[in-house]
Amino acid sequence: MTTTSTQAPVPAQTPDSVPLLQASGVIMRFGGLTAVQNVSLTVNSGEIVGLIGPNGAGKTTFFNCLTGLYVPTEGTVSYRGTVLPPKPHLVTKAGLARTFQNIRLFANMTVLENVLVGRHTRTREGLLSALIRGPGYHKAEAKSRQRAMELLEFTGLAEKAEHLARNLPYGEQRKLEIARALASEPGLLLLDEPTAGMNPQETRATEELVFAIRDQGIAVLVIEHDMRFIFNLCDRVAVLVQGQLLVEGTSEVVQRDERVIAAYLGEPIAGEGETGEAQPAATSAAASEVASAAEQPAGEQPAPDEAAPADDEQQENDR
Ligand SMILES: Nc1ncnc2c1ncn2[C@@H]1O[C@H](COP(=O)(O)OP(=O)(O)OP(=O)(O)O)[C@@H](O)[C@H]1O
Repeated sequence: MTTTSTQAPVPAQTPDSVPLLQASGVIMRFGGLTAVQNVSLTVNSGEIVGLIGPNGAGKTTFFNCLTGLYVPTEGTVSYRGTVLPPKPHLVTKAGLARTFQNIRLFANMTVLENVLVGRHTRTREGLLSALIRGPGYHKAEAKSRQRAMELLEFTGLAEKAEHLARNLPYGEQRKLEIARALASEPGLLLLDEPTAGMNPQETRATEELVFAIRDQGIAVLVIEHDMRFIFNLCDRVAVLVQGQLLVEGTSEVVQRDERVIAAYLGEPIAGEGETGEAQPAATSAAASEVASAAEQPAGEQPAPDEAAPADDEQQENDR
């Protein structure tokens, strides 16, 4: 795998960094439930931004609004200054790629074929060309295969190119999802719980992979429950609670924010508008992760030593 070693994040905004993704006043209602409440978020080029929050906070729903799976009830989502159409394939074409909380591979296709599927938004060959299979088609196919193999090298899966996706271990299936997303040549990659169910070594490898992706010039927005992963990785972290953006700042600031710790611990959030009502608690694992991460001196995050919460604690919400 072509990766950099795990390192301190680069500054969030370098002089030549520009806004890539701009979500403005996004609201998503499902009947009487407001899952996302007026959330605005910007991701700049060169950044790795984390999106965290308790179960049911609205993180995946927000991702779905960003990637065209849901049409937000209100608000706009722009990429490089252009409002994105709420159609997933057009969003991908514009430069956003994503992975899903619940792995979505073509199980009976090979690893290479899965990555080739991810390239379809970047190939011009149409149905007629595919039927005729002339020189243009063969040239385009050869180029796609070469790029797909490069991505498999990059993610450490090249030796398994001809394996069926369903035969890969779980951690490698997640990597393959990332390789397939990268095949659309995105400027921004959205990862929904990329380390869920991974062991500590796989989590560390994923961390290095994300740094390497950023080093390739691709910005990353990542949802994750593993707080050590998030705080070690991200230049900036946004915290959603009950669909609202509670706090946004650098990892150092967010992990010490009492409101964040309170939200994860299920204690009342102090400050304006306080009602004294308890906030929804995250899993106790997430709570202790925040607390223990907050106790670490800046720049001395421990290696991850716990897997993310079990999948059965997560909701099937990539609908
Ligand atoms: N398609 C849908 N229809 C109705 N309600 C939905 C739908 N998708 C999500 N919700 C609800 O919206 C709220 C936010 O869910 P969401 O999955 O976005 O949270 P999350 O922060 O991603 O949670 P988790 O960390 O458990 O994945 C929940 O109450 C959920 O039940």
